[in-house]
Amino acid sequence: MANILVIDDDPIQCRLSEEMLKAHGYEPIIAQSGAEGLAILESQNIQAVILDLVMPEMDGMTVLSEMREQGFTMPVIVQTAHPDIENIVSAIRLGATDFFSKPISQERLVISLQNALKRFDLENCLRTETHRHKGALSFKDMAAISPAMQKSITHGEKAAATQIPVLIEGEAGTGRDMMARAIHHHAKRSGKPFIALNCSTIDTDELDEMLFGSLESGKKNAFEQAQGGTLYLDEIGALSLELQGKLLALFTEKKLSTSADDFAPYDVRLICATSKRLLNLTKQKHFREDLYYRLNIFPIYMPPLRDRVEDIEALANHFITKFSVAEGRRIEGCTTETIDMLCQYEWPGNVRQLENAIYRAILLTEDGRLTPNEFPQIQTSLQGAEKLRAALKSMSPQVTPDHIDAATSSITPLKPAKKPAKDRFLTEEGRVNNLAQVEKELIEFALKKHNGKMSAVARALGIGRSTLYRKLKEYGLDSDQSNAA
Ligand SMILES: Nc1ncnc2c1ncn2[C@@H]1O[C@H](COP(=O)(O)OP(=O)(O)OP(=O)(O)O)[C@@H](O)[C@H]1O
Repeated sequence: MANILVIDDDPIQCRLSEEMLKAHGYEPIIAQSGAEGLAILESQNIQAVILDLVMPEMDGMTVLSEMREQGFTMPVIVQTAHPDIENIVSAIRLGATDFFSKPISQERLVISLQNALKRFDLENCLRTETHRHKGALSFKDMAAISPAMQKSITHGEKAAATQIPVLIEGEAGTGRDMMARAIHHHAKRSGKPFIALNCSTIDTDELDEMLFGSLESGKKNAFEQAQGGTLYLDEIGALSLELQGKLLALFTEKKLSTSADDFAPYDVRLICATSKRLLNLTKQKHFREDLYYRLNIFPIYMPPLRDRVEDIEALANHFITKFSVAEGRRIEGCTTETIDMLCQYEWPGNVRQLENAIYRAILLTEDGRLTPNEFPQIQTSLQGAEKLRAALKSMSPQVTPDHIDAATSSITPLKPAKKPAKDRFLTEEGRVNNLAQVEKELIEFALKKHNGKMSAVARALGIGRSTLYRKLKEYGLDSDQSNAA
């Protein structure tokens, strides 16, 4: 469900837009001044803006230029009661998508919004795919709405500003490769080679030759190929102890034995990824501790998709746009029921599995919206998981992940049954509780039940995410949620 920000000082117009947006399945967020609108853009994930031009203090044109200056590129539909050609031209120059004079036909506004969102999705998808082909994937190409992924991206940006080795921890399919490429692209080494090798899929002798070269082959080894750029070693935990020794020697000597039987200083930034926690491998003596400390200077954790359901809709839309363009199909998106189902699934194969599921669904469906029927495997698996959950009732509750080996298991056990709760409608003295207190307790209960996952909480309570955030603030519950995934 797209979040649409309405910035307008007229409360009646706000109310009209709010109702129209709700009726068409959008999540309206209202700001009654330019400053409030800009603050919401900073703190919430907004897909499009409906902006009034004539407002006291900060007018719409100033808001629009401020938005562009701050790098907000989402579509903006401008409306005003006093249209004049100069204003229209200036707004269009600042990238306004469409222009309406009041009173506005709500039907036309909805069509304009739908088109603007579709075009924006397409532009984003085209940009990402162009970047991918040019080998210039950036952090902006990563769909990341959840606080957990935004944290990983912030870490990625910090890593890109340095030259130190990076260790990306995360399950397969979480986007580790994408993260490594984005770090390379944003670092000084951008434009230089990015060489990727997977240590778990290449046998040891071949990997030895690819990494460190051999005189017989005369081919450039991976370090030589990556000279000046980045070498990305996926599944570094699978490297044999012998090759770990060679890698460590390279770190120590800072010199590279080249294919020409010579030694040359190397200038390669190393980014490694692992789906197993390396510290555990060192304890089991499968990974050299000295090498571990060389590699684990800047760790970045990529959370599994099941721990960031907020990203599922954005990722699904991204893949729908990508594959419908590739297949020449007209797919509008997913039904709400489908998104709910996708959010319930555990995604053991993470984003890659979601990408494949969407591709398959696009091949199965007639044009229109994807329904749960286009995801038969997910449907079957969800039914099976229900049964398993019932059987796992007695298991201990899950923990919050700090590292990949502590991420939630793919089958979430039910929490042990609790004692019956006290009557929430009565105070200790037996008087009827006031409404706000009951609402606060219900929100606290839902937050606990859904482990602070905002989309799930909002859905369970039957309210929009913006309403939920407002209520959290109102009841002083927002500070507790800063770590919520
Ligand atoms: N945040 C994201 N936004 C858009 N696409 C993503 C995102 N994360 C992953 N993908 C896509 O999902 C697929 C898997 O991502 P990626 O290859 O980076 O994962 P990985 O962790 O390296 O796993 P693997 O080793 O299986 O490739 C790729 O097609 C990638 O483009």
